[in-house]
Amino acid sequence: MPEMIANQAMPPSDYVRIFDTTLRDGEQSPGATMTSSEKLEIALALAKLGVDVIETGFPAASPDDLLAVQTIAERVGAAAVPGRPAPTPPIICALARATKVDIDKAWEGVARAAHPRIHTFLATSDIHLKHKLRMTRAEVLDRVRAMVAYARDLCADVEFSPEDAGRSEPEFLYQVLEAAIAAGATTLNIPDTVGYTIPSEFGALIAGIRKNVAGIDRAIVSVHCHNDLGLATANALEGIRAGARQAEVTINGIGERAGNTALEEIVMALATRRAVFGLRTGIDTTQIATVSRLVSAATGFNVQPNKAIVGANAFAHESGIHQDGMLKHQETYEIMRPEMVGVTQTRLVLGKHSGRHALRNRLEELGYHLDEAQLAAAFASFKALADKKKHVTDPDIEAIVSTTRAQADDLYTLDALQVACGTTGMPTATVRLRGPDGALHVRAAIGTGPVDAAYRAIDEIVRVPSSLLEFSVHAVTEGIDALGEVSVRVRADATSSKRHPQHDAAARVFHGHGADTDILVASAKAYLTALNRLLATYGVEPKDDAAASESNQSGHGAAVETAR
Ligand SMILES: CC(=O)SCCNC(=O)CCNC(=O)[C@H](O)C(C)(C)COP(=O)(O)OP(=O)(O)OC[C@H]1O[C@@H](n2cnc3c(N)ncnc32)[C@H](O)[C@@H]1OP(=O)(O)O
Ligand SMILES: CC(C)C(=O)C(=O)O
Ligand SMILES: [Mg+2]
Repeated sequence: MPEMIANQAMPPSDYVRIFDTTLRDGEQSPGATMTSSEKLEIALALAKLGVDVIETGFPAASPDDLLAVQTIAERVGAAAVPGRPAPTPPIICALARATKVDIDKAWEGVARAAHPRIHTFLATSDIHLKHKLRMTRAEVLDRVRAMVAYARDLCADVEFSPEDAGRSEPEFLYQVLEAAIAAGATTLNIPDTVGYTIPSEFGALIAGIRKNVAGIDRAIVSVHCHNDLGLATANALEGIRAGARQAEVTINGIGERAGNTALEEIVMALATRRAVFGLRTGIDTTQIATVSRLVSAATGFNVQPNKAIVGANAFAHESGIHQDGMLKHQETYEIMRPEMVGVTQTRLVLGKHSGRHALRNRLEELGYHLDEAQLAAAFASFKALADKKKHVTDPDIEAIVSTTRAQADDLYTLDALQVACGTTGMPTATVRLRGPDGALHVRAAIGTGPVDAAYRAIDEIVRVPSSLLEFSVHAVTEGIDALGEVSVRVRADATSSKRHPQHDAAARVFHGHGADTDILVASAKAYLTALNRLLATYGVEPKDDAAASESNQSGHGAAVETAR
């Protein structure tokens, strides 16, 4: 378990505080509004995750937001949280504009926490001063002094953010930050509010602040980056390298517009590249996947499959060369163990890019041990299926194996099938089978439906006295590209069983099943499998025409016209 250093005024220099703002900036994502009970559940999970600070909301925004902040302050911030890495509750923070009304509301929200924090902000960029606040720089300086001091009278822990710091003139920014420190701010958070900076600039901004702001050592410098250019994590890491010791982040990177720096990315970058950064956090990384799912469910924001750390594909491998490498040594294609972030295991996804090593591995996991010839046949079927389907699932593989195994001893194999059917005309099937002699046999037949037509055409070639007893079809996988599986039961008729009089009635029934994304192909394969089993028992002796006709009548109903 990592050591928690949540509430020390000045943590050790190698400790990066994780300030989670999923419930405040995260909730500012259009459409991400959460209910009070969802917020409480997430706050409990964040505490268990080991975050140092939870920004719970903006109490001046609405009575419900105030209530959610108060509830979290009491339920999560006032006592030790079960499962939290250390028995200290997290700091509970609320945001406020630089106004007395907002600050009073924020205090009303967090006051009952064991470690409350008021976070107040005021923009410092010329664009914001001129067009939004309509204030002069002098007015901004006065307001910061007055409002930080006002907050500090209420609360010992006050964070100040110069909004849009990334586009602010550095000299003015330094003056504002000095004013905030002098008025009692304990954390100075530097937001790249509109995600404008690039990593070198943001790192230089933090370095400049640490060098030029008088009294900076009395406060913790924090980074708060937005992802408008996809640089939020890179910028935050550069800020940390330049001396910031708090990172403001959200789960899954949600937040205003393109979102904030993702908690999981910062924490795992620091942990995985510890040799580069030499820094640590108090996060129990094994909780990351759970909290990610919780936030996704509460906000209704699905995590993109290729999202770093928490995306469904973050520990999944589809291409054969990667899968082969992974089977030989995990570090060939993974820089983190999935268990470190609470993902049960690496997934080798079987698809069109997979190779034999991965297929054999999955087959063995499923309990199938195929010889080389069977594996080669299964691999060919697997590739054919993968060309039609996005993912080849375990049921698909099982269906392939049973078909492959049956096919190994098959006397007749399906070479081609063509069916014409619909609301007009007569269902007609043309079948081409490879026979025991290695030659191709082609027949066409008309039936009551496409399956009946196909079976009649097969009967015309195989010519073994039999009756179809049962036919059933079901989808073995989900979705429109599902693999369909057909099962049939075929009874050997008297003519064939005469050759083996010892067989009782039950032993004269043969089942077969076939799988394919085309249900008619699956039907033909299933029927052939059953007939092949029958032939393997009774031997190959073509029935005479009379028997064939009799069998067709009893087996499939309507009379047959056979096209040759
Ligand atoms: C970068 C960020 O993430 S900032 C945080 C964003 N979060 C939110 O906005 C929380 C939700 N907001 C709300 O519910 C509402 O905007 C409220 C309740 C806060 C304010 O609502 P209203 O009083 O109706 O004001 P409105 O939102 O329309 O305009 C904002 C006002 O605050 C002013 N203001 C903006 N930032 C600050 C600040 N940091 N300190 C003081 N005043 C500010 C604006 O200049 C504007 O003032 P004006 O009315 O004199 O022109
Ligand atoms: C309120 C501040 C910290 C903010 O969210 C931003 O500037 O992006
Ligand atoms: Mg923000």
